[in-house]
Amino acid sequence: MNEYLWDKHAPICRQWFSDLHLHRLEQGLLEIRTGTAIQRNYLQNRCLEPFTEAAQQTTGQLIAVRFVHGPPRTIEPEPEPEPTPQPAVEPAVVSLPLPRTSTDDVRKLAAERSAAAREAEEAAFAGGPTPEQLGGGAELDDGLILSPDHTFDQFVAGPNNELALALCQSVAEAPATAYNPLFIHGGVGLGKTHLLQAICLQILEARPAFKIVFVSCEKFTNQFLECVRNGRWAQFRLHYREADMLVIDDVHFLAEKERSQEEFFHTFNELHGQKKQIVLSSDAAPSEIPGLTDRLISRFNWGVVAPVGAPSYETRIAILEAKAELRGLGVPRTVLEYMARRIDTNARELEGAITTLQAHAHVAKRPIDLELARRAMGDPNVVTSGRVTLGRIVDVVCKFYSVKQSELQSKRRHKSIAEPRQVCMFIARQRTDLSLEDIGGHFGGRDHTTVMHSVQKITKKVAEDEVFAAQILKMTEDSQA
Ligand SMILES: Nc1ncnc2c1ncn2[C@@H]1O[C@H](COP(=O)(O)OP(=O)(O)OP(=O)(O)O)[C@@H](O)[C@H]1O
Repeated sequence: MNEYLWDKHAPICRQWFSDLHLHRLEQGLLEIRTGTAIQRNYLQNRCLEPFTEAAQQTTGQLIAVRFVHGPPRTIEPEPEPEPTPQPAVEPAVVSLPLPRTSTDDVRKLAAERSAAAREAEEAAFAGGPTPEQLGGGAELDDGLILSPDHTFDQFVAGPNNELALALCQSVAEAPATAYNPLFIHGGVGLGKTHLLQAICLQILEARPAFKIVFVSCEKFTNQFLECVRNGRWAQFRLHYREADMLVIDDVHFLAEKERSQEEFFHTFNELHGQKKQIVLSSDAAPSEIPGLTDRLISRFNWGVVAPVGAPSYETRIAILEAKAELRGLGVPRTVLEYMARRIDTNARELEGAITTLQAHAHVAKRPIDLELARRAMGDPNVVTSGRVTLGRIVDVVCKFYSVKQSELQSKRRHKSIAEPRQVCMFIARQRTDLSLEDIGGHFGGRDHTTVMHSVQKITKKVAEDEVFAAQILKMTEDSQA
């Protein structure tokens, strides 16, 4: 099955997949045992589809897959207890690093977002939007999803993040002693979520029963509004205030949301008063988050505030090397240097580039060298087989998503239309010389900030979803055929 996965889903294979064991196949259910409970949660939530597909292809049967962790369970005879069974972790809240806008450029959108945020909050208090409008179900879910890749070991240290890394390690070693709250801030893709997850992974390794509530601020806000509408205040409060550690990602999402800030303020005070650890991340320092109340700013500054900045050239090479190694990919030093020179923004883009490179090598069935890397990165010096035009990109993308060009140029914002439109903008930005305004103009007169936002959104998805990355690669290649 591993071979099947590698062949069909090469980019999603991680080295730690080799820790997995086929536990049993009974009555159409294939159980796969994971090394840790964290892996179980991650695989069950993020990788079920390719595994199910692989199981069905390999066996030729309609099989369901489930990931399990803990001592083997059998009916007869009674199982021998394992020497040192690892208790299964059942923490409380799902952690989904949700897409968002957050670079300096995108801050231009802040004013629009602020108004929208206030409107959404007001509407919710007035009994307005549905859970879908609030960004999806606001259930208080109970599965902590941490990526097993996001450990301290996998985090590359550099002058840009040394302080933040050291503080996170201190918190992981002894929560709620020295740095409380810990506030990490910096631009997109610089490793804030990675650091937050690394804290959780280290604590859970030593103390599996430690109750961590880790949630994106968007989710906190949506859950809060949903609970307000449904009169489930008590459940909401209990859920957050019973945590041993509260980790909130992207806390700048509180900007301009008065009532969510008020609720967060009380949650903060309650937990801090009980000497529970609080860890926060944001795209800006507390005093730079627009519309944040003074009392929250002062609470956030109470412990320690640490920035993460853009990686230096040497750090970029080290990040590329680490990401390649994680995928079991041998990348020559000259290629790493070339890529580190081409990409000077953030680690997410570096990771996305490694994914793209891997997909190119897989499709071309050849080893990675400078020539392949140049192609993968759309180097203008590489002669491609045809000129890329916006019209050609739109044709290819419309065909892939089965949508019409007129729909992409319409005002429709439904995901089925918005995503292909964003993909067109992403490919156009990468493979043509058109300006942001030119590209936006083609899609119903959208402005340059919309194009920038689209490019960032697709960049983020490419880095996080390798199957999607391979699809983008295919569409990009088809656009220049
Ligand atoms: N120093 C680093 N070493 C290794 N990987 C890194 C580093 N910094 C970031 N990454 C990787 O880059 C990707 C993006 O990082 P992460 O999601 O933590 O960024 P972020 O700062 O939270 O971004 P955003 O603000 O957009 O949510 C992740 O896969 C992460 O593992």
